[in-house]
Amino acid sequence: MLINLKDLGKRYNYEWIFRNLTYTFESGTSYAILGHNGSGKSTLLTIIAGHNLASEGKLDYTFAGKPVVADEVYRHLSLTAPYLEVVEEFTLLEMLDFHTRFKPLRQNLSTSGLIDRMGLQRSKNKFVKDFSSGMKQRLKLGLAIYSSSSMLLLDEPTTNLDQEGVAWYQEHVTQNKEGRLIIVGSNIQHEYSFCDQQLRISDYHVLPRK
Ligand SMILES: Nc1ncnc2c1ncn2[C@@H]1O[C@H](COP(=O)(O)OP(=O)(O)OP(=O)(O)O)[C@@H](O)[C@H]1O
Repeated sequence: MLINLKDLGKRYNYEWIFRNLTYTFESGTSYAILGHNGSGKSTLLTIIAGHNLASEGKLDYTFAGKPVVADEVYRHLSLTAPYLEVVEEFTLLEMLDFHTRFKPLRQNLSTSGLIDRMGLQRSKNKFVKDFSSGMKQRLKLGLAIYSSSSMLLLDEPTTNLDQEGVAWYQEHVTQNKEGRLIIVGSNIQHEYSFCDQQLRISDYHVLPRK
């Protein structure tokens, strides 16, 4: 996957969040989008994911040398973000069966294989609504990291994780990054320490007129 941003800008009402963003993201590289709270990291990730529209500029996707239209980008990506919810009414096994009907897992991993990798063997028949917040985050990350996708977008990936959970995240994301395009929206070093490139969204803020 190759993503070309040309003079991209986003505003909400009259407020420009960023402007003049020209950048290229490519497979085989991991990127960190950095910036303080409210700087526009999630906004940029949602635009890249095709969930949100830019206000100006161009965004082009290319996969295996062919252009991909924005409506089809979802087929190539997996995403986790604090605002995305898992289905609380399902048990863990039901959640994985449901998810894999739409998105198969990487490298022919079985659902029970994924449960093992998430360390949730003892909870496979537990309802997701009864998971702790850290368990839910591990589930969201496990689904994103282990879904078959060339692009992995991770917004604040270690929210609700304890030290062991953070180590688990680092281990599994690095084991599954080869050949993929990974973009992490973060301001916490341990979430993006494996990334090769850093994009500071505040470099694209518009200075108020004097
Ligand atoms: N739907 C919306 N309507 C209006 N303003 C919005 C909307 N979504 C985000 N914003 C504004 O855009 C700016 C950037 O928000 P965004 O969530 O992208 O920042 P962030 O860098 O991800 O922040 P955080 O680190 O706190 O998650 C903020 O000023 C926010 O209030």
